[in-house]
Amino acid sequence: MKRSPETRDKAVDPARAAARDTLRAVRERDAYANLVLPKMLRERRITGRDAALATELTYGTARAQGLLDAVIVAAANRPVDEIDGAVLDVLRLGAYQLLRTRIGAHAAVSTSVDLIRSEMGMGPAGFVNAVLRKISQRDEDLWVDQLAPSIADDLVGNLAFRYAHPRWIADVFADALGGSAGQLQAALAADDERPPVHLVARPGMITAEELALASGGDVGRYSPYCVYLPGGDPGDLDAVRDGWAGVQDEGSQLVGRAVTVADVTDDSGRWLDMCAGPGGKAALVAAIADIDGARLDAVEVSDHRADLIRKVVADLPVDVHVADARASGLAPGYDRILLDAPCSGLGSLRRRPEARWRRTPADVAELVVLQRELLTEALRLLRPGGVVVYSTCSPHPAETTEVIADVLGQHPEVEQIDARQLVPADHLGDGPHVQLWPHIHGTDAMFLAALRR
Ligand SMILES: C[S@@+](CC[C@H](N)C(=O)[O-])C[C@H]1O[C@@H](n2cnc3c(N)ncnc32)[C@H](O)[C@@H]1O
Repeated sequence: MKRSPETRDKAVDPARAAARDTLRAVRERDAYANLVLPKMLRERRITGRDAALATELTYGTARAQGLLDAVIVAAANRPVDEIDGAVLDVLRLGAYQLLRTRIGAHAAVSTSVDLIRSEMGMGPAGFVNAVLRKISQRDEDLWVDQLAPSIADDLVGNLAFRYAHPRWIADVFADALGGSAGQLQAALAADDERPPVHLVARPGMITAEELALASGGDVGRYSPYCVYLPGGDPGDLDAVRDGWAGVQDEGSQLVGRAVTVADVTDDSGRWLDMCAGPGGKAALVAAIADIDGARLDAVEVSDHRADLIRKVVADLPVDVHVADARASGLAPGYDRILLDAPCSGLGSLRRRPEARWRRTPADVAELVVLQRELLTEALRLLRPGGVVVYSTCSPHPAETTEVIADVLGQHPEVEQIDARQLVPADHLGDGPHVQLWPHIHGTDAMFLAALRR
């Protein structure tokens, strides 16, 4: 029997309790860990080292779920769907600590047992104790050697297991990387790590050097606006609170910048961001538009996300339109269009801990249709000589190169230009598109292609 929160043992560790409750929200109501946890930490006044521990345990457990479940199934000798959900959350949390942290086995097991005993009593606590003790008898490598497909028979399956990715996503990465096993291993390993926080210094408001000084960070490798934050809560920085800076992956910054630096003769200053919510790229593009004397139309289909854009572009030359970008009613003739298309997000899995276990190949099939329709409309809205930058935070060829090839095939008047000229980074491959990678560039796996009419 589950006890109510009021009757729970007050002695349970608050950091682990927050991690458990977040994992439960993710499992039961499809919540997003990175939205639930920060709010919970604030409400429960969990700060400092406890907050850091709760964050590490929650995101790490969510990211590694498939690997942890395979180990739990082997140790418990029963399938996951025969384990009570609340017990499973605590087993995952305990297994993560045992396999992937330096927390001692005794602490990992006893705090997990406390968590479950306070809610569900002695019986389930005994089960958790037995399973976690069994897991603690081997380290991660030994479990992987025992449970993963063999390297000789199924290299991709082995790497997918080892770096906690669903098999189909490892196949997509392998495909996008052109079949190199070394590259695949590096990509999956980088995607399995806690990602660094990147800040964007919005041009005309603060420079990257000033932001680096104010935040104790380092200026980015590629984006002239990027700062790598070494730690701490970005929301504590004055520059972020004042809207001069924001949290934004360096790859996203490079995409936003690319649309502003493409060669467009006689730019009349009509710029469009077709899928703008929540406004990260719109804020960067609009800050540059402000300097260049241009104006940005930002289209977004969701009311809530349009509100988020309005907040982040206040005081910048932007008109926000709530509309389906395939039929927005805006007049053609844009000089520059950013189409940051809705996508599977397979390129930013490291920043969305549970996402890899939720996505399915069917999501991709649906999105591809929308992406083609949006790109077709982008070309209709573009003036001759203007440039569309098409981007996704996904390296999935179906969402990237295949969308471009398909739409180009239907528009002989459109040429693909070399996007490498628009991105100040190295290791950009053969072009004409750009595919960034966490293991090569330290960015999310953003894709961009540039088309001119
Ligand atoms: C990848 S996100 C854009 C991220 C954004 N550019 C940023 O940097 O913050 C895609 C956005 O497109 C929106 N969207 C989806 N379908 C749309 C449509 N048909 N028309 C306009 N926006 C759409 C989604 O709601 C989502 O906010």
